[in-house]
Amino acid sequence: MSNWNPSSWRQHTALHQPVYPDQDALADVTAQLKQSPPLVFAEEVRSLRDDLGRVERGEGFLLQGGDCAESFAEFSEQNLRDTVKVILQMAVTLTYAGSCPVVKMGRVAGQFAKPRSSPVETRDGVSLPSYLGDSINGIDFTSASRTPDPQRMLRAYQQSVTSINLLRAMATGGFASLQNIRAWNLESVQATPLAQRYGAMTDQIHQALDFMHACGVPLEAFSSLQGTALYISHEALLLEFEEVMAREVDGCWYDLSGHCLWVGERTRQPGSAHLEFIRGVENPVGVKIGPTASVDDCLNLCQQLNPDNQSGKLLFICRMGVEQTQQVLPQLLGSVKQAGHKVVWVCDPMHGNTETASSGYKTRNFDRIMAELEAFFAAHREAGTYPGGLHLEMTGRYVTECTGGAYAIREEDLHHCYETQCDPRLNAGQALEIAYRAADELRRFRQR
Ligand SMILES: O=C[C@H](O)[C@H](O)COP(=O)(O)O
Ligand SMILES: C=C(OP(=O)(O)O)C(=O)O
Ligand SMILES: [Mn+2]
Repeated sequence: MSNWNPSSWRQHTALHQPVYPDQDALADVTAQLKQSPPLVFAEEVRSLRDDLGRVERGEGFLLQGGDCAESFAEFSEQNLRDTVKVILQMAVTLTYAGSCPVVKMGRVAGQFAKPRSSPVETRDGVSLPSYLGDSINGIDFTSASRTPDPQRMLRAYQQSVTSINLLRAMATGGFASLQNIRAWNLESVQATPLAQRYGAMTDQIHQALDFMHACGVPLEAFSSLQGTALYISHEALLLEFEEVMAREVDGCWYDLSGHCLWVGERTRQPGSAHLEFIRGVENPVGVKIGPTASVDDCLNLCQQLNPDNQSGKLLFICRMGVEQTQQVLPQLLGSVKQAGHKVVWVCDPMHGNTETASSGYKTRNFDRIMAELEAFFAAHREAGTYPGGLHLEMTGRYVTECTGGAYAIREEDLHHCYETQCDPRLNAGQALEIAYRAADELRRFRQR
């Protein structure tokens, strides 16, 4: 990679970076992190590249989901387990209906830094720096809490280590075995019509497994039935952190803070420090594609981030809102296809559909989310390209942050359990419902 090194981003404009008042403390923390083991391994990153290559060729589907912002306060085994359960349920639903393998990826074990619309927050006439994510400052509205503190990077790193330990155990230690499918049920979804539909599907899968077993097929010999890969990803926003997690393996650089990193809508401008950083790593990398993205933007990103046009290397995560997805996306898809660039196209139907409820809560409506997802599939039908995946802000718990869905959450219900640190997440029931609808779309698409 020409003229690149882990700190070459420093020659470019880096937006949305904290200003640390104590530079010595920052240097001390980054030196400690540089000595610390990586969170993931280069071999795993290469496996993900292969898996995403299959997705790019239309032989699989990506499911990427988790919190908008992970937090120190919400960290618990139960929360992590519930998130994994709902991801497994969603993935098996998509696999079953779409008859294709699903690559599972959490927005987890590193999703701690947030770009904000405004650098300051004002309450009752008092203005303080905005909350920028738990790896940077605290959410409490005090001057001390809102001051960027580099020690938080160490805590985020430690929490990520603990998280990935549990995720690996759940993915490969028996829990994710297909024969265990009923154990993935979540209490919070039991009371919805979805539970019946999920129950019927799990019965059919069990029958199929029993039948194969009776025929003498040694199910325990198939590792893909006994466990799964569960990859981790986050927005590569806090470049001080990402730089020290970049490691050289066999002559190539990897950002080993996660398997996959993406650059957000607010930091993908041409020549940005964030694009400079991720262009040099071997990981699969994503870029958010918002409503103002042009054909030239997309073509330039392909050239810069995937100059060798490798399969499974570059993800475009589209988050345009319903109307722009209908009006603009087909042209982007067609132009990238015509130029011959290999891209995994992913739909993030959350970020283009954020609105403020009359009560002041930031929310998203289930029907709008679904409409963007449908428009995404329609755009690919029109352009003759492949809808490769789904990117969701979601949790395994019953929260009331997005309106609509199976529980018909109304604006006046939002206050019951509104716990997000940043953007509104789908709760487990809403996430599963989206998976069912996406599975229907995927099946229709793949049966054409
Ligand atoms: O997650 C995405 C952004 O960080 C988030 O939507 C910004 O939220 P804000 O508009 O409240 O700053
Ligand atoms: C910051 C995010 O999104 P975007 O860059 O698309 O606004 C996010 O994924 O939380
Ligand atoms: Mn978000």
